[in-house]
Amino acid sequence: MRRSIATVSLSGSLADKLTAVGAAGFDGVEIFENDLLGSDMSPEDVRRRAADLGLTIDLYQPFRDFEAVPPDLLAAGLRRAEHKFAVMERLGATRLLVCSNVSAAAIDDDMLAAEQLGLLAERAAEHGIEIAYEALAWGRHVDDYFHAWQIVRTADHPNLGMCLDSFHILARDVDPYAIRTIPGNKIFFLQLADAPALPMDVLYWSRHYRCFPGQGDLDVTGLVDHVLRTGYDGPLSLEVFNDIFRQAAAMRTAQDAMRSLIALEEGVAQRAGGSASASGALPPPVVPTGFAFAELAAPSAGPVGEVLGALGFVRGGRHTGKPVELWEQGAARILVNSGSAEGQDGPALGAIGLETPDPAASVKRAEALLAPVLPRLRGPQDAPLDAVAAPDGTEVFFCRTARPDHSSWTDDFAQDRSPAGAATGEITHIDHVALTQPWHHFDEASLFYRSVLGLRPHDSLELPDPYGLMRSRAVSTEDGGVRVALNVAYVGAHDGRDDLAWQHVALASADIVATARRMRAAGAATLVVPDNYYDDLEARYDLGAERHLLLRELGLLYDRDDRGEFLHFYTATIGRVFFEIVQRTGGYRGYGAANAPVRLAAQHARRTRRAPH
Ligand SMILES: O=C(O)c1ccc(O)c(O)c1
Ligand SMILES: [Mg+2]
Repeated sequence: MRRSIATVSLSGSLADKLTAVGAAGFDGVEIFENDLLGSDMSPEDVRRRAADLGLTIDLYQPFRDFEAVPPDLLAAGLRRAEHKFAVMERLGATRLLVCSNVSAAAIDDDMLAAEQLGLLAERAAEHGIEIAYEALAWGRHVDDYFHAWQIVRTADHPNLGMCLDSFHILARDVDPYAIRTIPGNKIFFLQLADAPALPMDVLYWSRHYRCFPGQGDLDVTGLVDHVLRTGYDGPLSLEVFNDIFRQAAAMRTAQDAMRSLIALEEGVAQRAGGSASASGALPPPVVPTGFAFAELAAPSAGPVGEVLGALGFVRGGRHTGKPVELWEQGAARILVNSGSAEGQDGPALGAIGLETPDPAASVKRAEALLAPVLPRLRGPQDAPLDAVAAPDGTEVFFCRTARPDHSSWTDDFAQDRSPAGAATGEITHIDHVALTQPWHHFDEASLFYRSVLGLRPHDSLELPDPYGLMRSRAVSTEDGGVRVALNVAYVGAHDGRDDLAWQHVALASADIVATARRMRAAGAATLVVPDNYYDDLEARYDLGAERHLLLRELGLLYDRDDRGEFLHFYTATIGRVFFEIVQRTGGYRGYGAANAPVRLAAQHARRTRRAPH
């Protein structure tokens, strides 16, 4: 299918937007009128620039408040239209979007609307232009697509058809199934946007919170399936009004948009019954099965090693060519890299390794979804690596650790046990990692993990922090083998607060009480949880006096869901990272979000107490 995007979806000047759309590989563009009005490019310039970039101008929009009006307004509307037709001729655009009338002057009369739209279509035909009528979800009298279709059918003019917009249809909760009854040749255009479920006024929701398909909660895939079944063969065109995308770099947003469309087409092909590979070039997702490692970049290995030692890890090896230590316990492996520039401001989580059945296939999938592929060979002696960069810059390595059928990243490490002997602790594996995302890349990141790695997004949460709000969304495999918590802080964002960029690695313990005691015995600092938390916990749950006392004494936090329980605690923060120790029982699926506000406040209090400068 042809792929298009509306200029309103991107930041910058019209010239910047066109460049970004072209660079991302789109076939066409919708010119949003405001972008043209504010541009010093003439319509002819725009036409040439688009052509040079390999783009067709698929739509000019919007033309507002035209239909179902008294005669004087009709005359003014037709006059206005003639001017727009002239601009469109200069642009080389042949399709004009007319959105349903929102003005108080509009009359609730479908026959009148049909008659006047027919008249407009007749005038448009003289210029070789087609009118695509769109029901805005907040239109004065026409606010749903089927109502708009009845008007278009009544007008019965070859130059009048429908513009369907997934947002307006899905936001109103009207049944999209009836789309199938519209003849494909009467659907002139299809606009696509997703949005997070937000109980708010629909106009405000549309103008500020739209996002690319796959980033929100609407079933855009199902809608496209309905539309394609009509025989529609025009472009799939993204039209996203979003406060953040308006500010973010256009090149990057355009690429995010393209990733969304590629993934959407795969979903539509699957919905339609074909296999994804039959439908297009996209290699199927290779779902990771677990964490191979987490890599911390640090100015020196010492402070991280101390915490890991207190948790019962042993240093199992050293990289043969770089200052990287491998710390192990059970299947939990932490690399501490003191040779990377990234860690020079204090430890930071720079990379994660994921176990996958086929690392090369994982990279192929990621590459097809526009993820930057990292060099396979880092050093002449190194085992080849399959890795890509996630949107926040985290390196994602695809691994087969110590399997006979594949080279292993562990081959680059020489055994070097310290303290001597095997790890004796209770930690079994990495439960999850929490990655703080730059605020303008949060939706991009959730789409990346969903489409590239086939992880399932969970609900978005808002967690209060003493100085703001943290938004959090987890993505995970079905069985929880890989869990990633994506966080974004809308907190004093411009105050230069360093805790906004905290990341953490959560380690699963088979006996968290023993692990907490081990930390105490080693004299390692853990996050102090206020007594008030435990008073409240006793009010919320009756866990028996003894257990409540134990939680309080060891500083353990508690949560439960309908399946099981969750116990967790936190180490002190080292640089930009800390460890969380967790124990899940009975299939608990969450991340202890109920305790996040207390954790954030405690971390903040600790930071202000400590800060000497
Ligand atoms: O918000 C609007 O006014 C608006 C304009 C044009 C569109 O295609 C649309 O979906 C919304
Ligand atoms: Mg629209």
